[in-house]
Amino acid sequence: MQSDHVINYVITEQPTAVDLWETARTLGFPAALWRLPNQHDKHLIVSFDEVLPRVPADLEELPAGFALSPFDNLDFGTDTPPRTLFLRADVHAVVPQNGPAEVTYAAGQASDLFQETLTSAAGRLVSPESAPTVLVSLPDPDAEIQYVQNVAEAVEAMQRGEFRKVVLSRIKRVQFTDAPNAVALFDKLCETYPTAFVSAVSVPEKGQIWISATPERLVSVDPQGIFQTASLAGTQSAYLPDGTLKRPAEAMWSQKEIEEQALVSRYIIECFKKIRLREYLEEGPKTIVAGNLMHLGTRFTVDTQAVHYPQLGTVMLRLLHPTSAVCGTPRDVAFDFIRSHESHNREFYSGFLGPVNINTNNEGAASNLFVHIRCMKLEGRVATLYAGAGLTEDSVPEHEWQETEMKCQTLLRCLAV
Ligand SMILES: C=C(O[C@H]1C=CC=C(C(=O)O)[C@@H]1O)C(=O)O
Repeated sequence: MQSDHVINYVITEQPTAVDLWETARTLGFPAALWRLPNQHDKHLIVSFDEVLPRVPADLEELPAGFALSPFDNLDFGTDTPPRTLFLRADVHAVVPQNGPAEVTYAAGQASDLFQETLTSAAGRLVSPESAPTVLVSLPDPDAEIQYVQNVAEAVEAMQRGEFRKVVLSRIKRVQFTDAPNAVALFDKLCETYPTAFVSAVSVPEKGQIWISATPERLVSVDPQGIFQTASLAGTQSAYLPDGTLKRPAEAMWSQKEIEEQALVSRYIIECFKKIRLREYLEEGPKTIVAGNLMHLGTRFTVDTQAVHYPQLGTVMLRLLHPTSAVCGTPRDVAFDFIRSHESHNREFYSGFLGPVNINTNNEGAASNLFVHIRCMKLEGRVATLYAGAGLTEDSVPEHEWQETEMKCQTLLRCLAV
Protein backbone atom coordinates (compact mmCIF):
# COMPACT_ATOMS: atom_id res chain seq x y z
CA MET A 1 0.00 0.00 0.00
CA GLN A 2 1.02 3.63 -0.52
CA SER A 3 4.22 2.71 -2.31
CA ASP A 4 3.49 5.50 -4.84
CA HIS A 5 3.25 8.06 -2.07
CA VAL A 6 6.56 9.94 -2.14
CA ILE A 7 7.38 11.49 1.19
CA ASN A 8 10.08 14.12 1.61
CA TYR A 9 10.56 15.08 5.16
CA VAL A 10 11.29 18.37 6.84
CA ILE A 11 11.75 18.57 10.56
CA THR A 12 10.67 21.43 12.76
CA GLU A 13 10.43 21.74 16.51
CA GLN A 14 8.15 23.42 19.02
CA PRO A 15 4.44 22.59 18.73
CA THR A 16 2.84 20.70 21.59
CA ALA A 17 0.77 17.54 21.29
CA VAL A 18 -2.34 19.64 21.90
CA ASP A 19 -1.42 22.04 19.05
CA LEU A 20 -0.97 19.15 16.64
CA TRP A 21 -4.05 17.27 17.80
CA GLU A 22 -6.29 20.35 17.61
CA THR A 23 -4.92 21.33 14.20
CA ALA A 24 -5.76 17.86 12.91
CA ARG A 25 -9.26 18.11 14.40
CA THR A 26 -9.76 21.60 12.90
CA LEU A 27 -8.86 20.29 9.45
CA GLY A 28 -10.82 17.04 9.76
CA PHE A 29 -7.67 14.89 9.66
CA PRO A 30 -7.48 11.63 11.65
CA ALA A 31 -4.90 11.56 14.45
CA ALA A 32 -3.50 8.99 16.87
CA LEU A 33 -1.73 9.72 20.12
CA TRP A 34 -0.09 6.90 22.09
CA ARG A 35 2.42 5.96 24.75
CA LEU A 36 3.88 2.47 24.91
CA PRO A 37 3.98 0.54 28.22
CA ASN A 38 6.83 1.56 30.56
CA GLN A 39 8.01 4.35 28.25
CA HIS A 40 8.05 8.10 28.68
CA ASP A 41 7.94 9.35 25.09
CA LYS A 42 4.52 10.06 23.66
CA HIS A 43 3.90 9.80 19.93
CA LEU A 44 1.37 11.54 17.75
CA ILE A 45 0.65 10.97 14.11
CA VAL A 46 -1.72 12.78 11.79
CA SER A 47 -2.98 11.25 8.56
CA PHE A 48 -4.03 13.47 5.65
CA ASP A 49 -6.64 10.88 4.54
CA GLU A 50 -9.94 12.36 5.70
CA VAL A 51 -11.50 8.98 5.00
CA LEU A 52 -9.10 6.32 6.19
CA PRO A 53 -8.06 3.45 3.93
CA ARG A 54 -9.11 -0.05 5.02
CA VAL A 55 -6.02 -2.19 4.64
CA PRO A 56 -4.90 -5.80 5.00
CA ALA A 57 -3.05 -5.90 8.32
CA ASP A 58 0.26 -6.74 6.73
CA LEU A 59 3.13 -5.53 8.89
CA GLU A 60 5.68 -6.18 6.14
CA GLU A 61 3.83 -4.09 3.56
CA LEU A 62 2.43 -1.18 5.54
CA PRO A 63 4.33 2.10 5.77
CA ALA A 64 4.82 3.86 9.11
CA GLY A 65 1.45 4.55 10.72
CA PHE A 66 -1.19 3.44 13.18
CA ALA A 67 -3.65 0.55 12.75
CA LEU A 68 -7.14 0.42 14.23
CA SER A 69 -9.15 -2.76 13.72
CA PRO A 70 -12.75 -3.49 14.70
CA PHE A 71 -13.58 -6.63 16.66
CA ASP A 72 -15.47 -7.92 13.64
CA ASN A 73 -12.41 -8.59 11.52
CA LEU A 74 -12.33 -12.33 11.68
CA ASP A 75 -11.38 -13.35 8.21
CA PHE A 76 -8.75 -10.81 7.43
CA GLY A 77 -6.11 -12.12 5.13
CA THR A 78 -8.76 -13.92 3.07
CA ASP A 79 -11.07 -12.69 0.32
CA THR A 80 -13.27 -10.41 2.45
CA PRO A 81 -12.61 -6.69 1.99
CA PRO A 82 -10.07 -5.44 4.52
CA ARG A 83 -11.48 -3.76 7.63
CA THR A 84 -8.42 -2.43 9.44
CA LEU A 85 -8.29 1.36 9.39
CA PHE A 86 -4.83 2.76 8.79
CA LEU A 87 -3.51 6.21 9.68
CA ARG A 88 -0.40 6.81 7.62
CA ALA A 89 2.17 8.93 9.47
CA ASP A 90 1.97 12.07 7.34
CA VAL A 91 2.91 13.97 10.47
CA HIS A 92 4.82 12.19 13.22
CA ALA A 93 5.69 13.92 16.47
CA VAL A 94 7.73 12.45 19.27
CA VAL A 95 6.96 14.21 22.53
CA PRO A 96 9.60 13.44 25.18
CA GLN A 97 8.80 13.79 28.86
CA ASN A 98 10.91 16.95 29.07
CA GLY A 99 11.79 19.03 26.08
CA PRO A 100 10.12 20.08 22.86
CA ALA A 101 8.36 17.79 20.42
CA GLU A 102 10.28 16.77 17.35
CA VAL A 103 7.95 16.77 14.37
CA THR A 104 8.40 15.17 10.96
CA TYR A 105 6.13 16.27 8.10
CA ALA A 106 5.41 14.68 4.74
CA ALA A 107 5.71 17.00 1.75
CA GLY A 108 2.74 18.24 -0.26
CA GLN A 109 -0.23 20.57 -0.25
CA ALA A 110 -2.03 18.96 2.67
CA SER A 111 1.16 19.26 4.68
CA ASP A 112 1.53 22.96 3.80
CA LEU A 113 -2.06 23.55 4.88
CA PHE A 114 -1.46 21.64 8.08
CA GLN A 115 1.65 23.63 8.94
CA GLU A 116 0.01 26.97 8.13
CA THR A 117 -2.96 26.12 10.31
CA LEU A 118 -0.66 24.95 13.03
CA THR A 119 1.20 28.24 13.16
CA SER A 120 -2.03 30.26 13.14
CA ALA A 121 -4.26 30.55 16.21
CA ALA A 122 -6.57 27.80 14.93
CA GLY A 123 -4.20 25.17 16.18
CA ARG A 124 -4.01 26.59 19.67
CA LEU A 125 -7.60 26.64 20.80
CA VAL A 126 -7.68 24.26 23.70
CA SER A 127 -5.84 24.30 26.96
CA PRO A 128 -4.92 20.82 28.22
CA GLU A 129 -5.05 21.84 31.89
CA SER A 130 -7.86 19.75 33.26
CA ALA A 131 -9.52 16.43 32.66
CA PRO A 132 -13.30 16.55 32.22
CA THR A 133 -15.88 16.23 34.95
CA VAL A 134 -18.41 13.46 34.61
CA LEU A 135 -21.81 15.03 34.76
CA VAL A 136 -24.30 12.22 34.54
CA SER A 137 -23.99 8.51 34.21
CA LEU A 138 -26.76 8.00 31.67
CA PRO A 139 -28.70 5.28 33.50
CA ASP A 140 -29.78 2.11 31.78
CA PRO A 141 -31.88 0.25 34.34
CA ASP A 142 -32.15 -2.85 32.16
CA ALA A 143 -28.42 -3.20 31.48
CA GLU A 144 -27.63 -5.37 34.51
CA ILE A 145 -30.71 -7.57 34.08
CA GLN A 146 -29.92 -8.10 30.41
CA TYR A 147 -26.25 -8.83 31.04
CA VAL A 148 -26.94 -11.28 33.86
CA GLN A 149 -29.52 -13.02 31.67
CA ASN A 150 -27.01 -13.32 28.80
CA VAL A 151 -24.38 -14.75 31.14
CA ALA A 152 -26.87 -17.28 32.51
CA GLU A 153 -27.67 -18.38 28.95
CA ALA A 154 -23.97 -18.67 28.12
CA VAL A 155 -23.35 -20.78 31.23
CA GLU A 156 -26.20 -23.12 30.28
CA ALA A 157 -24.86 -23.43 26.73
CA MET A 158 -21.39 -24.25 28.09
CA GLN A 159 -22.84 -26.79 30.52
CA ARG A 160 -24.53 -28.43 27.53
CA GLY A 161 -21.05 -28.56 25.95
CA GLU A 162 -21.75 -26.13 23.08
CA PHE A 163 -18.51 -24.23 23.72
CA ARG A 164 -15.93 -23.81 26.51
CA LYS A 165 -15.57 -20.06 26.92
CA VAL A 166 -17.17 -16.84 25.72
CA VAL A 167 -16.43 -13.20 26.53
CA LEU A 168 -19.62 -11.18 26.87
CA SER A 169 -19.43 -7.40 26.98
CA ARG A 170 -21.68 -4.48 27.86
CA ILE A 171 -21.57 -0.73 27.56
CA LYS A 172 -21.98 2.15 30.00
CA ARG A 173 -22.68 5.72 28.90
CA VAL A 174 -21.70 8.95 30.64
CA GLN A 175 -22.26 12.54 29.61
CA PHE A 176 -20.09 15.65 30.12
CA THR A 177 -20.89 19.34 30.44
CA ASP A 178 -18.65 20.10 27.46
CA ALA A 179 -16.88 17.89 24.96
CA PRO A 180 -13.94 16.65 27.03
CA ASN A 181 -10.34 17.40 26.21
CA ALA A 182 -9.02 14.12 24.81
CA VAL A 183 -5.35 15.09 25.18
CA ALA A 184 -5.78 16.01 28.85
CA LEU A 185 -7.51 12.71 29.45
CA PHE A 186 -4.78 10.86 27.55
CA ASP A 187 -2.14 12.58 29.73
CA LYS A 188 -4.00 11.61 32.88
CA LEU A 189 -4.22 7.99 31.78
CA CYS A 190 -0.49 7.97 30.97
CA GLU A 191 0.26 9.22 34.48
CA THR A 192 -2.13 6.80 36.19
CA TYR A 193 -1.23 3.68 34.18
CA PRO A 194 2.52 3.66 33.41
CA THR A 195 2.48 -0.02 32.41
CA ALA A 196 -0.50 0.26 30.02
CA PHE A 197 -0.61 1.07 26.33
CA VAL A 198 -2.43 4.41 26.41
CA SER A 199 -3.96 5.89 23.28
CA ALA A 200 -6.40 8.41 21.85
CA VAL A 201 -7.46 8.00 18.23
CA SER A 202 -9.57 10.55 16.41
CA VAL A 203 -11.62 9.18 13.50
CA PRO A 204 -13.38 12.23 12.00
CA GLU A 205 -15.26 10.25 9.34
CA LYS A 206 -17.15 8.57 12.20
CA GLY A 207 -17.22 11.59 14.54
CA GLN A 208 -15.46 9.44 17.17
CA ILE A 209 -12.45 9.60 19.44
CA TRP A 210 -11.42 6.26 20.99
CA ILE A 211 -9.47 6.45 24.24
CA SER A 212 -7.94 3.49 26.05
CA ALA A 213 -5.45 2.24 28.61
CA THR A 214 -5.08 -1.42 27.71
CA PRO A 215 -2.89 -3.93 29.53
CA GLU A 216 -3.00 -6.58 26.77
CA ARG A 217 -0.38 -6.95 24.06
CA LEU A 218 -1.56 -8.75 20.92
CA VAL A 219 1.51 -8.74 18.66
CA SER A 220 4.74 -6.84 18.74
CA VAL A 221 7.90 -7.11 16.68
CA ASP A 222 10.84 -5.02 17.82
CA PRO A 223 13.69 -3.69 15.63
CA GLN A 224 15.77 -6.80 16.44
CA GLY A 225 12.95 -9.06 15.19
CA ILE A 226 11.82 -10.21 18.64
CA PHE A 227 8.16 -11.20 18.45
CA GLN A 228 5.91 -11.10 21.51
CA THR A 229 2.34 -11.91 22.34
CA ALA A 230 0.57 -12.53 25.63
CA SER A 231 -2.45 -14.19 27.13
CA LEU A 232 -4.29 -12.21 29.75
CA ALA A 233 -7.42 -13.29 31.59
CA GLY A 234 -8.86 -13.77 35.05
CA THR A 235 -9.67 -10.60 36.95
CA GLN A 236 -9.68 -9.41 40.54
CA SER A 237 -9.38 -6.06 42.26
CA ALA A 238 -5.83 -4.86 42.91
CA TYR A 239 -7.02 -3.59 46.32
CA LEU A 240 -7.63 -5.31 49.64
CA PRO A 241 -11.00 -4.65 51.37
CA ASP A 242 -9.34 -1.93 53.52
CA GLY A 243 -8.36 0.00 50.36
CA THR A 244 -4.63 -0.80 50.43
CA LEU A 245 -2.93 -2.22 47.36
CA LYS A 246 -2.43 -5.98 47.28
CA ARG A 247 0.98 -7.36 46.48
CA PRO A 248 0.81 -9.51 43.32
CA ALA A 249 2.06 -12.45 45.39
CA GLU A 250 -1.03 -12.12 47.62
CA ALA A 251 -3.45 -12.67 44.74
CA MET A 252 -5.41 -15.92 45.02
CA TRP A 253 -6.85 -17.35 41.81
CA SER A 254 -9.82 -19.69 41.56
CA GLN A 255 -9.98 -22.76 39.36
CA LYS A 256 -12.41 -20.89 37.05
CA GLU A 257 -9.92 -18.04 36.53
CA ILE A 258 -6.99 -20.40 36.03
CA GLU A 259 -8.94 -22.29 33.38
CA GLU A 260 -10.18 -19.08 31.75
CA GLN A 261 -6.62 -17.86 31.30
CA ALA A 262 -5.26 -21.27 30.30
CA LEU A 263 -7.74 -21.27 27.42
CA VAL A 264 -6.19 -18.07 26.09
CA SER A 265 -2.69 -19.55 26.35
CA ARG A 266 -3.92 -22.74 24.68
CA TYR A 267 -5.39 -20.67 21.86
CA ILE A 268 -2.02 -18.97 21.28
CA ILE A 269 -0.17 -22.30 21.33
CA GLU A 270 -2.68 -23.70 18.81
CA CYS A 271 -1.84 -20.75 16.53
CA PHE A 272 1.90 -21.57 16.83
CA LYS A 273 1.06 -25.21 16.07
CA LYS A 274 -0.82 -24.25 12.89
CA ILE A 275 2.41 -22.81 11.52
CA ARG A 276 4.54 -25.58 13.08
CA LEU A 277 6.50 -23.17 15.23
CA ARG A 278 7.93 -24.83 18.32
CA GLU A 279 10.72 -22.47 19.30
CA TYR A 280 8.82 -20.08 21.53
CA LEU A 281 9.59 -19.06 25.08
CA GLU A 282 6.59 -19.26 27.40
CA GLU A 283 6.77 -17.32 30.69
CA GLY A 284 3.98 -17.49 33.23
CA PRO A 285 1.22 -17.51 34.15
CA LYS A 286 1.88 -14.89 36.78
CA THR A 287 -0.11 -12.12 38.35
CA ILE A 288 -0.07 -8.88 36.38
CA VAL A 289 -1.17 -5.58 37.88
CA ALA A 290 -3.27 -3.50 35.49
CA GLY A 291 -4.17 -0.29 37.36
CA ASN A 292 -7.13 -1.02 39.63
CA LEU A 293 -7.15 -4.69 38.58
CA MET A 294 -5.05 -7.81 38.55
CA HIS A 295 -4.98 -10.50 35.87
CA LEU A 296 -3.19 -13.74 35.14
CA GLY A 297 -0.76 -13.31 32.27
CA THR A 298 1.58 -15.49 30.19
CA ARG A 299 4.14 -14.03 27.79
CA PHE A 300 5.27 -15.75 24.58
CA THR A 301 8.49 -14.67 22.86
CA VAL A 302 10.05 -15.76 19.56
CA ASP A 303 13.31 -14.64 17.97
CA THR A 304 12.12 -14.35 14.36
CA GLN A 305 15.69 -14.16 13.06
CA ALA A 306 16.76 -17.34 14.82
CA VAL A 307 13.73 -19.22 13.45
CA HIS A 308 14.06 -17.58 10.01
CA TYR A 309 10.48 -16.32 10.12
CA PRO A 310 10.57 -12.55 9.44
CA GLN A 311 6.84 -12.37 8.67
CA LEU A 312 5.80 -14.08 11.92
CA GLY A 313 4.17 -10.87 13.27
CA THR A 314 1.72 -10.64 10.36
CA VAL A 315 1.02 -14.37 10.28
CA MET A 316 0.32 -14.53 14.01
CA LEU A 317 -1.76 -11.36 13.98
CA ARG A 318 -4.06 -12.94 11.43
CA LEU A 319 -4.29 -16.18 13.36
CA LEU A 320 -4.67 -14.64 16.79
CA HIS A 321 -7.33 -11.98 16.40
CA PRO A 322 -9.78 -12.22 18.11
CA THR A 323 -8.14 -14.22 20.89
CA SER A 324 -9.97 -16.14 23.54
CA ALA A 325 -9.40 -13.14 25.87
CA VAL A 326 -12.09 -11.17 23.99
CA CYS A 327 -14.03 -13.79 21.99
CA GLY A 328 -13.91 -17.36 23.30
CA THR A 329 -13.23 -21.03 22.59
CA PRO A 330 -13.92 -22.41 20.04
CA ARG A 331 -13.57 -19.04 18.42
CA ASP A 332 -16.26 -19.14 15.75
CA VAL A 333 -18.95 -20.61 17.98
CA ALA A 334 -18.17 -17.99 20.63
CA PHE A 335 -18.23 -15.26 17.98
CA ASP A 336 -21.74 -16.31 16.88
CA PHE A 337 -22.93 -16.43 20.48
CA ILE A 338 -21.63 -12.88 21.01
CA ARG A 339 -23.33 -11.68 17.86
CA SER A 340 -26.66 -13.17 18.79
CA HIS A 341 -26.60 -12.00 22.43
CA GLU A 342 -24.94 -8.57 22.64
CA SER A 343 -27.32 -5.79 21.64
CA HIS A 344 -24.57 -3.19 21.09
CA ASN A 345 -22.06 -3.11 18.26
CA ARG A 346 -18.54 -3.56 19.67
CA GLU A 347 -17.05 -1.45 16.84
CA PHE A 348 -13.38 -0.96 17.80
CA TYR A 349 -13.73 -2.37 21.33
CA SER A 350 -11.92 -5.74 21.50
CA GLY A 351 -10.38 -5.11 18.10
CA PHE A 352 -6.69 -4.22 18.04
CA LEU A 353 -4.73 -1.04 17.64
CA GLY A 354 -1.25 0.38 17.72
CA PRO A 355 1.75 1.78 15.87
CA VAL A 356 3.08 -0.07 12.82
CA ASN A 357 6.64 0.29 11.55
CA ILE A 358 7.35 3.29 13.75
CA ASN A 359 10.92 4.12 14.57
CA THR A 360 11.18 4.30 18.34
CA ASN A 361 14.30 5.51 20.18
CA ASN A 362 16.19 5.60 16.84
CA GLU A 363 16.62 1.83 17.05
CA GLY A 364 14.68 1.00 13.89
CA ALA A 365 11.09 0.26 12.98
CA ALA A 366 8.88 -1.59 15.44
CA SER A 367 5.23 -2.62 15.45
CA ASN A 368 3.24 -2.79 18.67
CA LEU A 369 -0.37 -3.91 18.48
CA PHE A 370 -2.61 -4.21 21.53
CA VAL A 371 -6.01 -5.70 22.26
CA HIS A 372 -8.39 -2.76 22.45
CA ILE A 373 -9.90 -3.16 25.91
CA ARG A 374 -10.35 -0.71 28.83
CA CYS A 375 -11.55 1.72 26.21
CA MET A 376 -14.25 4.23 25.49
CA LYS A 377 -15.71 5.97 22.49
CA LEU A 378 -16.21 9.74 22.72
CA GLU A 379 -18.87 11.31 20.54
CA GLY A 380 -19.17 14.98 21.44
CA ARG A 381 -20.27 15.14 25.07
CA VAL A 382 -21.17 11.47 25.39
CA ALA A 383 -18.71 8.71 26.23
CA THR A 384 -19.51 5.02 25.80
CA LEU A 385 -17.39 2.70 27.93
CA TYR A 386 -16.99 -0.97 27.00
CA ALA A 387 -16.16 -3.90 29.26
CA GLY A 388 -16.38 -7.65 28.94
CA ALA A 389 -15.85 -10.68 31.12
CA GLY A 390 -14.58 -14.12 30.20
CA LEU A 391 -17.18 -16.76 31.05
CA THR A 392 -16.82 -20.48 31.64
CA GLU A 393 -19.37 -23.02 32.81
CA ASP A 394 -18.41 -22.08 36.39
CA SER A 395 -19.29 -18.38 36.01
CA VAL A 396 -21.64 -16.73 38.51
CA PRO A 397 -23.65 -14.14 36.51
CA GLU A 398 -23.73 -11.39 39.21
CA HIS A 399 -19.96 -11.71 39.77
CA GLU A 400 -19.33 -11.27 36.06
CA TRP A 401 -21.45 -8.09 36.07
CA GLN A 402 -19.41 -6.77 39.01
CA GLU A 403 -16.25 -7.55 37.07
CA THR A 404 -17.42 -5.42 34.13
CA GLU A 405 -18.18 -2.59 36.60
CA MET A 406 -14.58 -2.78 37.90
CA LYS A 407 -13.25 -2.75 34.34
CA CYS A 408 -15.26 0.40 33.56
CA GLN A 409 -13.64 2.03 36.60
CA THR A 410 -10.22 1.88 34.92
CA LEU A 411 -11.23 4.81 32.73
CA LEU A 412 -14.03 6.25 34.88
CA ARG A 413 -11.74 7.04 37.79
CA CYS A 414 -9.70 9.26 35.45
CA LEU A 415 -12.75 11.08 34.09
CA ALA A 416 -14.01 12.54 37.34
CA VAL A 417 -12.02 15.54 38.53
C1 LIG B 1 -12.48 -8.37 27.77
C2 LIG B 1 -11.84 -7.65 28.69
O1 LIG B 1 -10.77 -8.12 29.39
C3 LIG B 1 -10.13 -9.35 29.03
C4 LIG B 1 -8.71 -9.25 29.46
C5 LIG B 1 -8.32 -9.57 30.73
C6 LIG B 1 -9.21 -10.22 31.60
C7 LIG B 1 -10.42 -10.64 31.14
C8 LIG B 1 -11.36 -11.36 32.04
O2 LIG B 1 -10.99 -11.63 33.20
O3 LIG B 1 -12.49 -11.63 31.67
C9 LIG B 1 -10.83 -10.49 29.72
O4 LIG B 1 -10.56 -11.70 29.07
C10 LIG B 1 -12.23 -6.27 28.98
O5 LIG B 1 -11.56 -5.61 29.77
O6 LIG B 1 -13.25 -5.79 28.40
